[in-house]
Amino acid sequence: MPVANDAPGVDIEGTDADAESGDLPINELFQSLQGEGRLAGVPSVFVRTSGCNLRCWFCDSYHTSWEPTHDWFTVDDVIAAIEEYDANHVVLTGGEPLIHDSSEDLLERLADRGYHTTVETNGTVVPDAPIDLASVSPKLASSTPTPERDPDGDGEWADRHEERRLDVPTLANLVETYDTQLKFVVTGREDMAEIERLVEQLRDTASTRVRDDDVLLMPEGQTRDQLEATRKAVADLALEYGYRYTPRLHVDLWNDAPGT
Ligand SMILES: C[S@@+](CC[C@H](N)C(=O)[O-])C[C@H]1O[C@@H](n2cnc3c(N)ncnc32)[C@H](O)[C@@H]1O
Ligand SMILES: Nc1nc2[nH]cc(C(=O)O)c2c(=O)[nH]1
Ligand code: SF4
Ligand SMILES: [Mg+2]
Repeated sequence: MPVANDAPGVDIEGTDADAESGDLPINELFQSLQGEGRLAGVPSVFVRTSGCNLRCWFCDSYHTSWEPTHDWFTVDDVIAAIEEYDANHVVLTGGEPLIHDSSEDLLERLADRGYHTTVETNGTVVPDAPIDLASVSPKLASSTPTPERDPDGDGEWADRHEERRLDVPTLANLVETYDTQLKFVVTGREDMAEIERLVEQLRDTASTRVRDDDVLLMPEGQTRDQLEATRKAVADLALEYGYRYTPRLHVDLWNDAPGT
Protein backbone atom coordinates (compact mmCIF):
# COMPACT_ATOMS: atom_id res chain seq x y z
CA MET A 1 0.00 0.00 0.00
CA PRO A 2 1.74 3.17 -1.13
CA VAL A 3 0.73 5.99 1.18
CA ALA A 4 0.26 9.71 0.68
CA ASN A 5 3.25 11.94 0.11
CA ASP A 6 4.09 15.34 1.51
CA ALA A 7 1.95 14.97 4.62
CA PRO A 8 2.63 17.72 7.15
CA GLY A 9 4.63 17.38 10.32
CA VAL A 10 7.51 15.18 9.22
CA ASP A 11 10.27 15.09 11.77
CA ILE A 12 13.42 14.72 9.73
CA GLU A 13 15.64 14.91 12.79
CA GLY A 14 13.92 11.91 14.26
CA THR A 15 12.93 13.45 17.55
CA ASP A 16 9.60 12.55 19.00
CA ALA A 17 7.11 14.68 17.10
CA ASP A 18 4.87 11.63 17.20
CA ALA A 19 5.25 10.97 20.91
CA GLU A 20 2.16 12.85 21.99
CA SER A 21 -0.22 11.62 19.34
CA GLY A 22 1.04 8.03 19.42
CA ASP A 23 0.82 7.95 15.62
CA LEU A 24 3.47 6.59 13.29
CA PRO A 25 4.70 8.28 10.08
CA ILE A 26 4.34 5.52 7.49
CA ASN A 27 6.08 5.78 4.12
CA GLU A 28 4.82 2.45 2.73
CA LEU A 29 3.26 -0.82 3.84
CA PHE A 30 3.37 -3.83 1.51
CA GLN A 31 3.91 -7.58 1.23
CA SER A 32 7.03 -9.01 -0.37
CA LEU A 33 9.69 -11.66 0.15
CA GLN A 34 12.27 -10.72 2.77
CA GLY A 35 15.15 -9.84 0.47
CA GLU A 36 18.01 -9.68 2.96
CA GLY A 37 19.58 -11.62 5.77
CA ARG A 38 18.92 -14.88 7.56
CA LEU A 39 15.24 -14.95 6.57
CA ALA A 40 15.76 -14.10 2.89
CA GLY A 41 12.91 -15.55 0.82
CA VAL A 42 10.28 -15.56 3.60
CA PRO A 43 6.95 -13.86 2.69
CA SER A 44 6.63 -10.85 4.99
CA VAL A 45 4.66 -7.67 5.47
CA PHE A 46 6.92 -4.61 5.46
CA VAL A 47 6.06 -1.53 7.52
CA ARG A 48 8.32 1.37 6.53
CA THR A 49 8.37 4.33 8.89
CA SER A 50 9.68 7.73 7.81
CA GLY A 51 12.44 9.79 9.45
CA CYS A 52 16.01 8.86 10.31
CA ASN A 53 18.72 10.06 12.69
CA LEU A 54 21.45 9.26 10.11
CA ARG A 55 22.04 10.17 6.45
CA CYS A 56 23.93 7.42 4.60
CA TRP A 57 24.89 8.76 1.17
CA PHE A 58 23.76 5.45 -0.38
CA CYS A 59 20.40 5.21 1.42
CA ASP A 60 18.05 3.12 -0.73
CA SER A 61 15.06 4.67 1.09
CA TYR A 62 15.71 8.32 0.19
CA HIS A 63 12.11 9.27 0.93
CA THR A 64 12.44 8.23 4.56
CA SER A 65 15.77 9.93 5.25
CA TRP A 66 16.97 12.71 2.94
CA GLU A 67 13.49 13.77 1.86
CA PRO A 68 10.99 12.08 4.14
CA THR A 69 7.39 11.60 3.02
CA HIS A 70 4.67 9.77 4.88
CA ASP A 71 1.13 9.58 6.08
CA TRP A 72 0.26 9.42 9.79
CA PHE A 73 -1.20 6.08 10.93
CA THR A 74 -2.46 5.12 14.34
CA VAL A 75 -1.00 1.85 15.63
CA ASP A 76 -4.51 0.39 15.21
CA ASP A 77 -4.45 1.41 11.52
CA VAL A 78 -1.05 -0.24 11.03
CA ILE A 79 -2.24 -3.48 12.63
CA ALA A 80 -5.42 -3.45 10.53
CA ALA A 81 -3.37 -2.93 7.35
CA ILE A 82 -1.03 -5.82 8.29
CA GLU A 83 -3.99 -8.09 8.99
CA GLU A 84 -5.20 -7.57 5.41
CA TYR A 85 -2.35 -9.85 4.34
CA ASP A 86 -1.99 -13.57 4.94
CA ALA A 87 1.46 -13.49 6.54
CA ASN A 88 3.14 -14.57 9.78
CA HIS A 89 6.23 -12.40 9.42
CA VAL A 90 6.32 -8.63 9.83
CA VAL A 91 9.40 -6.53 9.06
CA LEU A 92 9.51 -3.10 10.70
CA THR A 93 11.89 -0.86 8.81
CA GLY A 94 12.41 2.74 7.73
CA GLY A 95 14.02 5.21 7.90
CA GLU A 96 15.00 4.35 11.41
CA PRO A 97 11.95 2.73 13.02
CA LEU A 98 13.32 2.83 16.56
CA ILE A 99 13.41 6.64 16.79
CA HIS A 100 9.62 6.48 17.11
CA ASP A 101 8.26 5.60 20.56
CA SER A 102 5.13 4.16 18.98
CA SER A 103 7.21 1.45 17.30
CA GLU A 104 7.46 -0.13 20.76
CA ASP A 105 3.68 -0.21 21.07
CA LEU A 106 3.39 -1.70 17.59
CA LEU A 107 5.97 -4.43 18.37
CA GLU A 108 4.20 -5.33 21.65
CA ARG A 109 0.90 -5.69 19.89
CA LEU A 110 2.33 -7.74 17.01
CA ALA A 111 3.93 -10.10 19.56
CA ASP A 112 0.56 -10.44 21.36
CA ARG A 113 -1.00 -11.44 18.03
CA GLY A 114 1.64 -14.12 17.40
CA TYR A 115 3.52 -12.46 14.54
CA HIS A 116 7.23 -13.08 14.04
CA THR A 117 8.86 -9.64 13.98
CA THR A 118 12.10 -8.52 12.38
CA VAL A 119 13.31 -4.96 12.98
CA GLU A 120 15.69 -3.43 10.45
CA THR A 121 17.71 -0.87 12.43
CA ASN A 122 20.94 1.08 12.25
CA GLY A 123 21.80 0.03 15.81
CA THR A 124 21.85 3.45 17.47
CA VAL A 125 18.73 2.93 19.64
CA VAL A 126 17.78 0.15 22.09
CA PRO A 127 14.00 -0.21 22.34
CA ASP A 128 11.96 -1.58 25.20
CA ALA A 129 9.90 -4.03 23.18
CA PRO A 130 9.80 -7.67 22.04
CA ILE A 131 11.64 -8.42 18.76
CA ASP A 132 12.21 -11.89 17.29
CA LEU A 133 15.10 -10.88 15.04
CA ALA A 134 17.06 -7.65 15.45
CA SER A 135 18.52 -7.04 11.99
CA VAL A 136 21.17 -4.52 12.91
CA SER A 137 23.09 -2.72 10.19
CA PRO A 138 25.84 -0.67 11.88
CA LYS A 139 27.01 2.13 9.65
CA LEU A 140 30.64 2.15 8.56
CA ALA A 141 32.85 5.15 7.74
CA SER A 142 32.15 4.51 4.06
CA SER A 143 28.48 5.48 4.62
CA THR A 144 29.25 9.10 5.59
CA PRO A 145 27.79 11.74 3.24
CA THR A 146 30.96 13.70 2.52
CA PRO A 147 30.59 16.75 0.22
CA GLU A 148 31.58 14.60 -2.80
CA ARG A 149 28.99 11.93 -1.97
CA ASP A 150 26.11 13.98 -0.55
CA PRO A 151 22.99 13.23 -2.66
CA ASP A 152 21.29 16.38 -1.44
CA GLY A 153 23.80 19.14 -0.67
CA ASP A 154 27.41 19.84 0.26
CA GLY A 155 28.13 17.57 3.17
CA GLU A 156 26.01 19.42 5.77
CA TRP A 157 25.12 16.10 7.42
CA ALA A 158 28.63 14.63 7.47
CA ASP A 159 29.61 15.61 11.02
CA ARG A 160 26.28 14.69 12.61
CA HIS A 161 26.25 11.35 10.75
CA GLU A 162 29.83 10.66 11.80
CA GLU A 163 29.13 11.40 15.50
CA ARG A 164 26.00 9.24 15.62
CA ARG A 165 26.66 6.31 13.36
CA LEU A 166 28.39 3.89 15.76
CA ASP A 167 28.08 3.34 19.49
CA VAL A 168 29.59 0.08 20.74
CA PRO A 169 27.75 -0.03 24.13
CA THR A 170 24.41 0.42 22.32
CA LEU A 171 25.28 -2.33 19.83
CA ALA A 172 26.39 -4.61 22.68
CA ASN A 173 23.11 -3.95 24.49
CA LEU A 174 21.15 -4.94 21.34
CA VAL A 175 23.21 -8.10 20.90
CA GLU A 176 22.63 -9.08 24.55
CA THR A 177 18.90 -8.35 24.45
CA TYR A 178 17.83 -9.85 21.11
CA ASP A 179 18.58 -12.61 18.66
CA THR A 180 20.68 -10.41 16.36
CA GLN A 181 22.20 -10.46 12.92
CA LEU A 182 24.84 -7.85 12.09
CA LYS A 183 24.33 -6.88 8.45
CA PHE A 184 27.08 -4.66 7.09
CA VAL A 185 26.71 -2.77 3.81
CA VAL A 186 30.02 -3.39 2.05
CA THR A 187 31.33 -0.98 -0.58
CA GLY A 188 34.71 -2.68 -0.99
CA ARG A 189 37.67 -4.35 0.69
CA GLU A 190 38.45 -1.05 2.48
CA ASP A 191 35.45 -1.70 4.78
CA MET A 192 36.80 -4.98 6.16
CA ALA A 193 39.25 -3.55 8.72
CA GLU A 194 36.46 -1.54 10.36
CA ILE A 195 34.13 -4.56 10.37
CA GLU A 196 36.80 -6.77 11.96
CA ARG A 197 37.58 -4.13 14.59
CA LEU A 198 33.92 -3.62 15.45
CA VAL A 199 33.19 -7.35 15.72
CA GLU A 200 36.17 -7.70 18.04
CA GLN A 201 35.02 -4.75 20.20
CA LEU A 202 31.55 -6.28 20.42
CA ARG A 203 32.98 -9.64 21.44
CA ASP A 204 34.96 -7.87 24.18
CA THR A 205 31.96 -5.85 25.37
CA ALA A 206 28.85 -8.05 25.04
CA SER A 207 28.19 -10.85 27.52
CA THR A 208 26.64 -13.02 24.77
CA ARG A 209 28.48 -14.68 21.93
CA VAL A 210 28.79 -13.06 18.51
CA ARG A 211 29.32 -15.91 16.04
CA ASP A 212 30.88 -15.46 12.61
CA ASP A 213 27.50 -16.73 11.28
CA ASP A 214 25.79 -13.71 12.84
CA VAL A 215 27.94 -11.36 10.75
CA LEU A 216 26.57 -10.80 7.26
CA LEU A 217 28.17 -8.94 4.39
CA MET A 218 25.71 -7.28 2.03
CA PRO A 219 26.81 -5.68 -1.23
CA GLU A 220 26.06 -1.98 -1.59
CA GLY A 221 23.77 -1.27 -4.52
CA GLN A 222 20.39 0.32 -5.03
CA THR A 223 19.83 -1.07 -8.52
CA ARG A 224 20.36 -4.37 -10.32
CA ASP A 225 23.19 -2.83 -12.35
CA GLN A 226 24.96 -1.44 -9.29
CA LEU A 227 24.67 -4.80 -7.48
CA GLU A 228 25.95 -6.64 -10.52
CA ALA A 229 29.13 -4.59 -10.09
CA THR A 230 29.59 -5.20 -6.32
CA ARG A 231 28.17 -8.58 -5.30
CA LYS A 232 30.89 -10.92 -6.57
CA ALA A 233 33.64 -9.03 -4.72
CA VAL A 234 31.56 -9.00 -1.53
CA ALA A 235 30.79 -12.73 -1.81
CA ASP A 236 34.54 -13.36 -2.18
CA LEU A 237 35.21 -11.25 0.95
CA ALA A 238 32.65 -13.31 2.91
CA LEU A 239 34.47 -16.50 1.90
CA GLU A 240 37.87 -15.02 2.73
CA TYR A 241 36.86 -13.72 6.18
CA GLY A 242 34.50 -16.58 7.17
CA TYR A 243 31.43 -14.35 7.45
CA ARG A 244 28.06 -14.90 5.86
CA TYR A 245 26.98 -13.31 2.55
CA THR A 246 23.50 -11.96 2.07
CA PRO A 247 21.94 -11.22 -1.30
CA ARG A 248 19.46 -8.42 -1.94
CA LEU A 249 16.76 -10.55 -3.54
CA HIS A 250 14.28 -7.70 -4.02
CA VAL A 251 16.89 -5.78 -6.04
CA ASP A 252 17.72 -8.86 -8.16
CA LEU A 253 14.04 -9.68 -8.68
CA TRP A 254 12.33 -6.28 -8.85
CA ASN A 255 15.12 -3.70 -9.02
CA ASP A 256 13.97 -2.39 -5.60
CA ALA A 257 10.82 -0.80 -7.04
CA PRO A 258 8.53 0.79 -4.41
CA GLY A 259 6.36 -1.85 -2.75
CA THR A 260 8.92 -4.65 -3.21
C1 LIG B 1 16.83 1.59 4.45
S1 LIG B 1 17.52 0.75 5.82
C2 LIG B 1 16.30 1.02 7.09
C3 LIG B 1 16.68 0.47 8.43
C4 LIG B 1 17.80 1.20 9.17
N1 LIG B 1 17.74 2.61 9.03
C5 LIG B 1 19.15 0.67 8.74
O1 LIG B 1 19.89 1.38 8.06
O2 LIG B 1 19.45 -0.47 9.10
C6 LIG B 1 17.25 -1.00 5.44
C7 LIG B 1 18.47 -1.79 5.06
O3 LIG B 1 18.95 -1.37 3.80
C8 LIG B 1 20.35 -1.25 3.85
N2 LIG B 1 20.75 -0.36 2.77
C9 LIG B 1 20.39 0.93 2.60
N3 LIG B 1 20.91 1.43 1.46
C10 LIG B 1 21.61 0.41 0.89
C11 LIG B 1 22.37 0.29 -0.31
N4 LIG B 1 22.54 1.31 -1.16
N5 LIG B 1 22.94 -0.91 -0.57
C12 LIG B 1 22.80 -1.95 0.28
N6 LIG B 1 22.09 -1.90 1.42
C13 LIG B 1 21.51 -0.73 1.72
C14 LIG B 1 20.59 -0.76 5.26
O4 LIG B 1 21.93 -0.93 5.68
C15 LIG B 1 19.63 -1.65 6.04
O5 LIG B 1 20.20 -2.91 6.28
N1 LIG C 1 11.90 -7.29 -0.14
C1 LIG C 1 12.52 -6.46 0.69
N2 LIG C 1 13.30 -6.95 1.67
C2 LIG C 1 13.86 -6.08 2.54
N3 LIG C 1 14.61 -6.36 3.62
C3 LIG C 1 14.93 -5.22 4.24
C4 LIG C 1 14.37 -4.15 3.55
C5 LIG C 1 14.41 -2.77 4.04
O1 LIG C 1 14.27 -1.83 3.28
O2 LIG C 1 14.62 -2.63 5.25
C6 LIG C 1 13.69 -4.70 2.45
C7 LIG C 1 12.91 -4.17 1.36
O3 LIG C 1 12.75 -2.97 1.13
N4 LIG C 1 12.33 -5.10 0.53
S1 SF4 D 1 20.42 4.57 8.61
FE1 SF4 D 1 19.11 3.38 7.24
S2 SF4 D 1 17.38 4.72 6.68
FE2 SF4 D 1 18.93 5.99 7.69
S3 SF4 D 1 20.05 6.90 6.00
FE3 SF4 D 1 21.16 5.01 6.60
S4 SF4 D 1 20.30 3.36 5.33
FE4 SF4 D 1 18.91 5.13 5.17
MG1 LIG E 1 15.05 -1.71 1.31
